[in-house]
Parts: sequence; C-alpha cells; structure tokens
Amino acid sequence: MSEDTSPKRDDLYAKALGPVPDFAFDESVARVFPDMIRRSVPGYTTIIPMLELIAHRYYQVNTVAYDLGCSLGASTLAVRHGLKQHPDAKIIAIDNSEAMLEKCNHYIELDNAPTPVELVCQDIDNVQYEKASVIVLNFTLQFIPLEKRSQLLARLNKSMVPGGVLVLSEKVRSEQSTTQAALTSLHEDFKRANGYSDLEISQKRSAIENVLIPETLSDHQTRLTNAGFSAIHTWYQCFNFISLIAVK
Ligand SMILES: Nc1ncnc2c1ncn2[C@@H]1O[C@H](C[S@+](CC[C@H]([NH3+])C(=O)[O-])CC(=O)[O-])[C@@H](O)[C@H]1O
Ligand SMILES: O=C(O)C(=O)Cc1ccccc1
Repeated sequence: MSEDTSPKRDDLYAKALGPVPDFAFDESVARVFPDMIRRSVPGYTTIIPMLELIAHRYYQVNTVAYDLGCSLGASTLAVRHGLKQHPDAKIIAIDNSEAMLEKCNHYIELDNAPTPVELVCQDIDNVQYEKASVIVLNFTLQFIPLEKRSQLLARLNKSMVPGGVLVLSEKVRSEQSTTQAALTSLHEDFKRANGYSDLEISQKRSAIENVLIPETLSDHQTRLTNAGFSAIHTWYQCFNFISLIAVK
C-alpha cells in the first residue's frame, strides 16, 4: 500500500510535555510540517509563490539552482516552476533530515514540471557547491550555528555567478525592545488565530529557544555585504519574519 502523505494537523505541543525537548526535524515534525509552517510563520504562504518569480528572473543558463534546507520541497517546487523554460537546468535540493527528504521525494515525484531535481541528504555546511545563479535559504540559516553562518555565506557567494541571487528568509529579532515586544506579541496572536493554544505556543517557544537563533536585519545585511553581495533588498516582512534578496 502506498504511504499516506495527507497533511496532518500539528498537535506536537498540545499536551503538557514536562521538560520540553529541543526541537528537531524528525519523523514526527516531518509528518505535520506543511501545517506547522503555514500556521507558525506569518508570510510563509506569500513567500513561497514569489520564489518562482525570483528564480525565473535571476536564473542563468549553465548554472545550478540550490534549495538549501528544502524540507518537504515547497520552496524547491516553486523554484522548479520558475525554471519551466529551462528543462536543461538542474535543481539541487539539500536537507540533513532523512525524514524530511523521504517525504520531499514523494512531493517532487507528484509534481510534473520538467526540470530535474537532485535531492541530497547532507549538512549544507559540508557541500562542494557548483556554479550557481539561484540559491534559496528559505528559513534555514536560522538553524545553522551562529559561528558558521558567515563562512557559509561567503562560500555560497564564491560559488555564484555575477548577477546571481541568494534568497534569505529568516525570523529576525529587533535591538529595539519595544519593537521586539510588539512583533513577538503579534506573532503569538498569529499563532493563536491559527488555532494554537497558549500551552502549544509556550512549549514550542521552549523547544526552539536553543535551536532557532534569530539575528537582527542589520546583522544579516552586514554579513551579506561582507560575504561579497553587491545589492541587498528586503522584499518582504511580516511581523518578525523577513525575506531578503542578495545579488552578487
Ligand atoms: N545544517 C543543515 N543542513 C541541511 N539542512 C538543514 C540544516 N539545518 C537545518 N536544516 C533543515 O532546514 C529546514 C528548515 S525549514 C525550511 C523550509 C523550506 N525551505 C520551505 O520553504 O518549505 C524552516 C523551518 O522549519 O522554520 C529543515 O528541513 C531542516 O532539516
Ligand atoms: O513556531 C515558531 O514560533 C517559529 O518561530 C517558526 C518555526 C516554524 C517551524 C519550525 C520551527 C520554528
């Protein structure tokens, strides 16, 4: 019998867990991931279809498009649809969670766009990058240890052709305590409006505390500039979630 991949409701934090374990991209998260990310990340459902337009505009022939931290492939498929006119292009989608990639493979096979997608189970910090014109980090850099982020972005920049684009979507924090408090409250309102209870919100907060490390918009801008990107544009923000494009 074929696997049941119908999206499941995220109830991972609905019951009191006692000590809340650190968040991990395991089988239980993979099973509910589409529902979890849609109900937890303000703007996610707006950002995904825009990746198609961005990939379409910036892709250059004879280069690779990367989706780093592809999860179940929502961002990968958006990029793939942006490259419909380039069936000879190649997308390399990378994630270090086996559970995520297994389900991702299923979604890629269901989709019928022509561009080939290579799925790779690896830490994005241990990849030999090929010449690229489109690199997507859609809510992935935030899970990479802080001390590794600058070197990774510099390496990605080095692998890119001039005019190539890196899309960086992240949860951010504000240095301004009033802004930080206002945006955090609005994010919690968003989660509550999407059916999460106060217990779910608070247990998830504990789970991600040491796993998802947000930086400020200015930290990201400085790092991208130092990594060699010549133009950096904030093209989207909803509460404390942003997306930037950085052009080499
Ligand atoms: N070092 C690493 N190496 C490889 N993958 C990693 C690493 N660290 C974390 N991941 C992977 O990065 C993904 C982050 S989710 C991306 C959503 C997707 N882009 C989407 O547009 O749907 C965002 C979120 O959950 O907020 C997970 O699948 C991790 O396994
Ligand atoms: O749920 C949250 O509070 C978040 O900040 C976003 C999120 C989404 C999916 C996995 C981990 C964090």
